[in-house]
Amino acid sequence: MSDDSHVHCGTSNPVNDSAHTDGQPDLTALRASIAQAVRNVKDRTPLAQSFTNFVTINLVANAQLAAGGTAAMSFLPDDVIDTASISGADYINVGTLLPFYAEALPQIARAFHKSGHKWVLDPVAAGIGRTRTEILRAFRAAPPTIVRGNASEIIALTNMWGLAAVDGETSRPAGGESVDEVDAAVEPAKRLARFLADSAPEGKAAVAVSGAVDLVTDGERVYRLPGGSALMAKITGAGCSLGGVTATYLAVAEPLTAALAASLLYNRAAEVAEAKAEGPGSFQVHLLDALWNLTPEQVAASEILTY
Ligand SMILES: Nc1ncnc2c1ncn2[C@@H]1O[C@H](COP(=O)(O)OP(=O)(O)O)[C@@H](O)[C@H]1O
Ligand SMILES: Cc1ncsc1CCOP(=O)(O)O
Ligand SMILES: [Mg+2]
Repeated sequence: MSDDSHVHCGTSNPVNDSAHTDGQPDLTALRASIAQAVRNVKDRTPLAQSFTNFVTINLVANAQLAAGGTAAMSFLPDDVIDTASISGADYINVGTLLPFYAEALPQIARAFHKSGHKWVLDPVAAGIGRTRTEILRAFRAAPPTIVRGNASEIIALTNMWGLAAVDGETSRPAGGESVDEVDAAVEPAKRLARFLADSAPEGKAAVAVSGAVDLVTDGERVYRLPGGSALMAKITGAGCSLGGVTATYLAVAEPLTAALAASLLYNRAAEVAEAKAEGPGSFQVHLLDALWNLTPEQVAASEILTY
């Protein structure tokens, strides 16, 4: 195990774990399920298949492998649909689109919906472009199990699916970068998660909003996950690979646990990597090493805020 002196975790969190006596929930069971998810991935090397963008496809695969999973990338609907029978969960990322995706992606989503196959959507740059909007709108009828994106993407998707509050929250990212704070996406994320859960075969879903402090919700409970590193924004694919690793955990765990485990693993790994890196290049190398070296206990002991 590498030096983890910069990892913000311990055996307990005094603010939250002892606080259930004065109104905060007891996170013991949740931490146990997070640790189990991290352990299960390391023990079982589950396959999570990806249909993802060309820019970051290599980092997505390497991050899934470093977390302990197995990767398979494809852009052929028949390939993706067939492989779903042996893939624990799938990952779809709309970062770089080609014209044929407008037919292929909704076809794949419908097949997943029909078979009850779990999948994670990263709605990269949601709100930008006619083809992307057409594809993301089509997913409403065959929704993912988890949506993972930055705040602007979550707000834009919620809007696009007609789930915004009466006044509507309108936003769209600058390219793939968020122009909104994570807190602006709390209510959209909750509404989106409830919609996903209502569509899910087992009634369970989650939304993960990334940023300086990440947010994960199942539509009822909201968890804030502090930490990580600002250097994450200086490598391409931090968010995309987080989506891929979320699918890896979804292969072995229920959606809320999977989303929490992946986001916490990323925050801890980013802290380890920042302490060792000399810049973005070595940061990415150390990030992959830390994804590999962090233990289930270290991930599960992370700070989790429930207010
Ligand atoms: N300022 C920051 N401080 C700490 N962690 C960050 C920061 N910005 C992004 N991250 C982390 O980087 C990863 C990707 O998040 P983000 O940059 O929001 O995604 P995207 O690249 O899709 O916009 C997440 O693990 C998130 O916690
Ligand atoms: C730069 C870029 N352009 C299209 S997709 C993509 C990667 C976005 O990756 P992330 O959202 O993880 O930073
Ligand atoms: Mg992104």
